[in-house]
Amino acid sequence: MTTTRSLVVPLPDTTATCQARRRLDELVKPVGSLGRLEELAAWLCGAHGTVPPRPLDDVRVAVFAGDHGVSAAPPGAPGVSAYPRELTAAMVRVFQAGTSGVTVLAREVGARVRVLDIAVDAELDDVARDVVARKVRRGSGAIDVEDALTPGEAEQAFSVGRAVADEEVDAGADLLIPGDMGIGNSTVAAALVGASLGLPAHRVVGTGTGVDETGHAHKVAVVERALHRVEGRVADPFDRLTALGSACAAATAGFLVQAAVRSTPVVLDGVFSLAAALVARDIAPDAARWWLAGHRSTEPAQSVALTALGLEPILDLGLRLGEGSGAVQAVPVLRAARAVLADMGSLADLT
Ligand SMILES: O=C(O)c1ccc[n+]([C@@H]2O[C@H](COP(=O)([O-])O)[C@@H](O)[C@H]2O)c1
Ligand SMILES: Cc1cc2nc[nH]c2cc1C
Repeated sequence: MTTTRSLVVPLPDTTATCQARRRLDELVKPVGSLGRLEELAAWLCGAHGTVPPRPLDDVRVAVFAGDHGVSAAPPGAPGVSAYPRELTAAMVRVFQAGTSGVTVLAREVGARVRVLDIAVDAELDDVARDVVARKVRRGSGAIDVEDALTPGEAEQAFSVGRAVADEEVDAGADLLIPGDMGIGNSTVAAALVGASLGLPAHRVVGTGTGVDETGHAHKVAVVERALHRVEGRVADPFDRLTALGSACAAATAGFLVQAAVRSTPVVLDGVFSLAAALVARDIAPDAARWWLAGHRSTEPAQSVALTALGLEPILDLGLRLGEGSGAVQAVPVLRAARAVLADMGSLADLT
């Protein structure tokens, strides 16, 4: 496959991790008393190959925006989302204006946010050229009745995600965060997680933006039909992105893999980024060693994906916004973990 031929994922530096653990035990505190912070500090040392790790000064969020065939419900019929699909395009403008949830939260921690129209079902003539320059297509096929993408579109979107990660790393990123914006994202994410882990629809479908009981039952039926439709032909991760994903899911997977190729740590976000991460791990298994989980979302598919990836989220605040908003809130915790190793004194110096 041309898209993955150049994928060589370096491994984090385990010597630096071990050195960090030894140093943590020498610091002026009871051994292990900083709990999870110590694990995170050692993990960052492995990612940066230094003790202490580098400061996390340059944190960058890439928000992949796009629509889905499953969100195009006829008027009056139950939909998969509590909001209309037009919200995706409207939110791209909000991101651009700098007033989205993730933008405000990112500002608090000094992170940058970039939004990319990968598959929004609108011509966004009024937004900045660099926002729309990577468009792969408008929307996607409705996964309960047809494939989301053509194989070529899945590869193209994966390459776009890789290129975005390259651009952010070349611009100096110390840490990358995948963000998502797309009405219907939680349905597609549930289908990808169900197919990746062999779980039935009712185990992975949640309420997303807040559908009621009827909406939830409709979502479960959509994901059931989608999983049934593709049964036996989505073992390959690119086939899964093609059949059940979207251009944004493929772009996010490419972004996650390329961050690892470039030895750049990633903080995963909500259900869409976790679904993409499961697929990305099947494309490049070692890439998962470069990822942390920022938070636990309320979506069941995000929780089962966290478990499957062996990730313990840093925060658990009942978040369900997506956009990268949970991951950016974990950044101060990571900076605190680094500060421990960089600035604490040693037990040996006690007088
Ligand atoms: O990541 C999450 O935990 C999450 C949970 C529910 C909703 N979202 C956001 O809401 C949108 C998807 O919700 P829905 O109901 O339209 O599938 C999409 O833009 C996501 O970023 C995100
Ligand atoms: C307003 C709004 C903002 C969002 N951000 C991510 N998903 C979203 C869905 C809606 C509806």
